[in-house]
Amino acid sequence: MLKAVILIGGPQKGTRFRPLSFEVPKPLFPVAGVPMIQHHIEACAQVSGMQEILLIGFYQPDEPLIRFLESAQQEFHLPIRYLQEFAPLGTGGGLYHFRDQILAGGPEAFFVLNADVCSDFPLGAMLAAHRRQPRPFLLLGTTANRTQSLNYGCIVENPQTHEVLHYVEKPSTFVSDIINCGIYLFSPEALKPLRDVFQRNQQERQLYLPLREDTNGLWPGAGTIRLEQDVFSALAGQGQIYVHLTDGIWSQIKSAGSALYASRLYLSQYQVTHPERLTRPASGGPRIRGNVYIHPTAKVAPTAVLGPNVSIGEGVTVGEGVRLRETIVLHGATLQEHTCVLHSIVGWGSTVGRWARVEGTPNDPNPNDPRAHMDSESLFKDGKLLPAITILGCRVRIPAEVLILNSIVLPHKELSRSFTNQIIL
Ligand SMILES: Nc1nc2c(ncn2[C@@H]2O[C@H](COP(=O)(O)OP(=O)(O)O[C@H]3O[C@H](CO)[C@@H](O)[C@H](O)[C@@H]3O)[C@@H](O)[C@H]2O)c(=O)[nH]1
Repeated sequence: MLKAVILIGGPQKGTRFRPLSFEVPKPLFPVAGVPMIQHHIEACAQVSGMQEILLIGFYQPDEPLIRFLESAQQEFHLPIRYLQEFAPLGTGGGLYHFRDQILAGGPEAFFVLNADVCSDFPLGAMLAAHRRQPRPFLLLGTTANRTQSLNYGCIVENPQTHEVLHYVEKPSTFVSDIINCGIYLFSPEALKPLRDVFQRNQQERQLYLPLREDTNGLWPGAGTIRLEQDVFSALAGQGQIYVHLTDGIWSQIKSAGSALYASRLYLSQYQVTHPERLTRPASGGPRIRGNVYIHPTAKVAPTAVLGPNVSIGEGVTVGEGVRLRETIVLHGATLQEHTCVLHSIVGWGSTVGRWARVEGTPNDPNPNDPRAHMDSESLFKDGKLLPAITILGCRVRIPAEVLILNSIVLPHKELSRSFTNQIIL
């Protein structure tokens, strides 16, 4: 019997996702037409023997989360429960705090998945590797180029045995081009080292807390465990941690720009996994270029031209002659006739007036470097907004015949003219 835990974090972690995270928790943001973590749940549900999926985070269990859990349980015929941490406990603290729930029923092993990654989740292959040689910790690893590897957990392996010999979280100089994907398979013994860290933290807290600064913004001593530093770095080279390498699709989803890129990866994967989710060109329907998802309730005019990499949400209206490329349109938005929207995200219930052009600048990984990933973008450089995708927050109104370029428009704004390279507050 197997279980899976998805680490969904909490509200203050989604800052690079603003203004989109104002409306729904980041893990529920639609990527390729379905909530980000539905991709994780689908992958887990396909593993035979999967008994339960636990979401661990520090979000208040609000209505969208509850509704998502109910519909996912029905769809996947699996118990899917949300366990709320009393405070941010780090990537390992929640696993230890909820250990009884995770181990209830005696699972042979459990997957642990970061919510903010996009992947083809090779869980079956990881399980096969685990069954060949059970170990407490199996990490999924992929390659990155030297510069970008510094943004991730870096793994030095023994190439014959795949034992992790050395692990450094986000090093300041090059350590290895194998990076941690944030996708793990743990055996029940993995909780023992977590208990050791917990106990050590408690002792240290009693001794040193009055002297120590909390540098992480986490509540110190309250069971905070950083899986990466406290466990992987500490246990590397002791025969407990192994890496399973993949060359399948993988990307982090930290910002709106990376959600658009992840959407492209998942849409291309749908060719194999969910062909029914891709819109096929049909006579009398809109012109479709490449991979496009259209929610069944959306109304799309037959003269619209969509794709590649377009996802259209529930109840969206797309008028005559609209052109959409590399864009996510969220539910209830209206794109009036002849609008052109490229490299953008159009927020819930927004309206783009006739002949308006909404355009962003993509920040995709270097296509000539097979090991390149999305750069972890910062919005500003030298006090200036960097060109990036355009994001319209929810219920924004763009008038007819204007240009909105490389801009972020906060929710409920009613614009009256064109804007370029601006955050419109
Ligand atoms: N439940 C819970 N989840 C958390 C907490 N803190 C973070 N998470 C979740 O844990 C995941 C990792 O979060 P970060 O702390 O933001 O780490 P990171 O910068 O994404 O780096 C991690 O992932 C990389 C791969 O994407 C790894 O390369 C890296 O080593 C590390 O594991 C995210 O899904 C986040 O929601 C917490 O206190 N509680």
